[in-house]
Amino acid sequence: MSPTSPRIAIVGVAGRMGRTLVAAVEQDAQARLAAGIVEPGSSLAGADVGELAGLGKLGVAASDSLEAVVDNFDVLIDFTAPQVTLANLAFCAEHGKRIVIGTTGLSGDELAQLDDYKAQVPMVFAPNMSVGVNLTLKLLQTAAKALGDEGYDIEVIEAHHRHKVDAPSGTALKMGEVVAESLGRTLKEHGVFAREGQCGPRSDNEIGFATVRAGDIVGEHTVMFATEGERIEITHKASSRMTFAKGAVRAARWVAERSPGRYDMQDVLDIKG
Ligand SMILES: NC(=O)C1=CN([C@@H]2O[C@H](COP(=O)(O)OP(=O)(O)OC[C@H]3O[C@@H](n4cnc5c(N)ncnc54)[C@H](OP(=O)(O)O)[C@@H]3O)[C@@H](O)[C@H]2O)C=CC1
Ligand SMILES: O=C(O)C1=N[C@H](C(=O)O)C[C@H](O)C1
Repeated sequence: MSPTSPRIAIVGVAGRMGRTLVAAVEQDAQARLAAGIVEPGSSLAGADVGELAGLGKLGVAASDSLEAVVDNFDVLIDFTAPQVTLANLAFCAEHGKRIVIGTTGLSGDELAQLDDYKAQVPMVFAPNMSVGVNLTLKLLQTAAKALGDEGYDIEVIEAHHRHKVDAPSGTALKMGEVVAESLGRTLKEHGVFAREGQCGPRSDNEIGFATVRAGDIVGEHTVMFATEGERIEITHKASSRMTFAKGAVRAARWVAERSPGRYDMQDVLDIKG
């Protein structure tokens, strides 16, 4: 590890992604694990973050206060919950820190609040940090442009573990947005998020969403383009949270060298456009 590698703090370090992020930072020769933050008042404060992650002692004690570790880190990685993330973003603005945000389930208003900080904070925000999903977004652009106005019905289907609290997933919404934008549609007007009872036949331009929550599914997304006689399905299946965590650490290294702005994973991977 180089002494110039960014010092990384992980907030929500005891969570599913937090624990995986500890392992991902440890595996990355160009990143340094500097701090782990748990909820204020958590009984896990003081525990070794390596032990929380099942890796054995790493010599970094979990803190229940971001203020207490403010001098220890350069980039914060946040996979928590919308209001927690917004508070941490304000903290980063106040203290000259950078941030990688993986939290999903932000409302339209909360998403707009991210922009309030883009002149001050270098931030990467993406509902899915895996290379595969971000490449899939490119494939969806191409598919939507070729098929969407040719009588193909578009549906987005996602499946996640039983603990997930938001629906549809941030990734499903992003996939829907990419498809809608490619076709000059909007999810506000054309998104259909529930069908029940006598709901009638589908309309031509709607983009439907369906959600599965079950067991330990890490994250699966399919966008279906279906017409008379054929169906194309573009699917991404994550089988380990490490794919998201590695992407987030890559984003942390990238954003450590950027000017203030709101970036996404396509910027990090240099596949925008
Ligand atoms: N962008 C991406 O690639 C991905 C995004 N996600 C998103 O990441 C988020 C987290 O997912 P997941 O890890 O499964 O969820 P978890 O519930 O397992 O983890 C969230 C963690 O945040 C902690 N937390 C809550 N409030 C605070 C606080 N004020 N300070 C510090 N820690 C806090 C929770 O603690 P406690 O348990 O004590 O409440 C919990 O440990 C979700 O929005 C999910 O959709 C997930 C995977 C990939
Ligand atoms: O909560 C999860 O687990 C995941 N959430 C993200 C989302 O909402 O898209 C990304 C990934 O699919 C896992």
